[in-house]
Amino acid sequence: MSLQIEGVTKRFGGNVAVDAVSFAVDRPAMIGIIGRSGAGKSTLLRMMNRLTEASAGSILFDGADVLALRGRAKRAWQSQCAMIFQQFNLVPRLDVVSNVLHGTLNRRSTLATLLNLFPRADIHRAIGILERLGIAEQAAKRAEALSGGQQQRVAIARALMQEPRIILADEPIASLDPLNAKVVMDALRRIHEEDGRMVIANLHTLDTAREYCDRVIGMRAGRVVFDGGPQELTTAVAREIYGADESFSEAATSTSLSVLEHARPRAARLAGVAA
Ligand SMILES: Nc1ncnc2c1ncn2[C@@H]1O[C@H](COP(=O)(O)OP(=O)(O)OP(=O)(O)O)[C@@H](O)[C@H]1O
Repeated sequence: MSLQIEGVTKRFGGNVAVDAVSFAVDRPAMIGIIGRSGAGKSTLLRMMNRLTEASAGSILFDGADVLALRGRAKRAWQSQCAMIFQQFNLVPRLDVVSNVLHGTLNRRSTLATLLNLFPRADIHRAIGILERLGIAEQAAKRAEALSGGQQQRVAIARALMQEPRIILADEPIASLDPLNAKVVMDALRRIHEEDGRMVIANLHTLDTAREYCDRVIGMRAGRVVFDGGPQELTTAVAREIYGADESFSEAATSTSLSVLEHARPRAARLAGVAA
């Protein structure tokens, strides 16, 4: 599996959101993209998936020019690199299994879609995926009745229905509390390891990138300012990525329970109350 991103740029009017980004991946790695809000992380992922058109540059997947795909070939690519989003993007009033089955929509006829008819084999597959993600018992509930962490796992299940080779996750845990964030990141890591799928996740938090990713790409103002292993991601490097000064604290970008615990005011910790 090879992904080559070369000089990819996106301009919105006079604003350069992504500025000549290049990197190459030659195996199904788990990659974290970090950077402050507005650094261009979402725009980069959306260009890979062709939700946003690039202004310049090229993206090659196994040698094929992704940015040149049209019509059916473009839709086939979009199901090969499934996206999951911060806000889950489920149909709230629809039950969980139907939401998951929507991952097969691009393979089905318009009539079958209109009538909400799904082949039995797909329904079994959907339930199997929900079992794997530990939420099969929620299958008949409406999506809106689930916790955020459960909803994000439903969104991952929907993505897996597409049998994607790459999962692009745009801030998958930014709306979740630390425990649910861990459950969702564990699920993504397992899918990566067990299925050999590439995962590229935009993450706000340094500790998550360090803990889960094989490689981390740091973006600042549209550019790649760091590309290396998690162990190279020192506090000094993080300051550079986030454009912060000496007062920069890792806790400010952390989801982990232990770091959050340290970030609480000492008095609150001693008193055993929430900050
Ligand atoms: N559709 C759009 N039209 C105009 N400008 C946009 C659009 N989408 C993004 N931008 C701009 O592009 C820049 C990069 O935004 P982007 O959302 O990619 O950053 P990000 O790193 O993902 O930030 P966040 O974590 O807040 O989503 C920002 O300056 C943003 O305002």
